[in-house]
Amino acid sequence: MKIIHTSIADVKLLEPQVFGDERGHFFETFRDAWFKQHIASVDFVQDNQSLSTQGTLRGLHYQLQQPQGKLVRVIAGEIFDVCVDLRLGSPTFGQWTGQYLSANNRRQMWIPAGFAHGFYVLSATAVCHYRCSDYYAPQDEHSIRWNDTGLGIDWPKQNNVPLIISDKDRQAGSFNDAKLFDFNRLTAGNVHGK
Ligand SMILES: Cc1cn([C@H]2C[C@H](O)[C@@H](COP(=O)(O)OP(=O)(O)O[C@H]3O[C@@H](C)C(=O)[C@@H](O)[C@H]3O)O2)c(=O)[nH]c1=O
Repeated sequence: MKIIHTSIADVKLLEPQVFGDERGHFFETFRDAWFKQHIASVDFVQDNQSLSTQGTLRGLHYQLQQPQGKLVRVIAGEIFDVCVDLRLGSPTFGQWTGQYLSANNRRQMWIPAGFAHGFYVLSATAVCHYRCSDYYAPQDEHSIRWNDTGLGIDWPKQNNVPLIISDKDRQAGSFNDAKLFDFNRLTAGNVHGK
C-alpha cells in the first residue's frame, strides 16, 4: 500500500498495489497489521456501504462523544471526498482537504477521529464503502452545512446536475456554531473513551 500525504498531516491517501493478469486484477483493500503500523492504531468495528446518484452530497457529519475514524473507498464510480479538522488546538484546525476517490484510482482516504466527513458524487452512481472505528450513534450525530462560507470548501462543479441532499443535511448548522473536539484529548489516545 502506497501512502500519499495530504495538506492535513493526519489525513492520508492509501493506494493499493494491483496485480493484473489475463483474468483481471487483484488487490488487498485492508491489512490490519500494516494499517496499525503505518497509519493509526485503531480497530474498525463497523463497515458501511452506500449507493448514491450523481449530484448527491452526503455530509458533513461527525459524532462527538463516540468519534469515528473512517477509512473511505469507492467500489463503483467517483466521488469528491472531504474532511474538515474539528480538533480545537490542532495545527490544521478548521482546514479541509478534498480528494477524488474512484473505482479507477482505487484510492482510500483515512480520516481520523475529530473530523467532519462528507462527499459529492461525480459519476452516474457511486458505491462508497467505509470502515468506522466506532459504532453509529444517532443521538450523537452532528452535522455542518456543506457550503458553509467560513469553511469555503471548493466542491467540484457539474453543469446541469441538480444537487441531491437529505433534509437533515440541508438544515445543518454553521461551522461557527459547531461543537468541537479537544485535540489533546483525542491525541492522548482517549478517542473512544476506553
Ligand atoms: C450512518 C448510518 C445510518 N444508518 C441509517 C439511518 C438512516 O435511516 C439511514 C440513512 O442515514 P444517513 O442519512 O445518516 O446516511 P448518510 O447521510 O449516508 O450518513 C453518512 O454520511 C457519511 C458522509 C458519513 O461520514 C457517515 O458517517 C454517515 O454519517 O441509514 C444506520 O443504520 N447506520 C449508520 O451507520
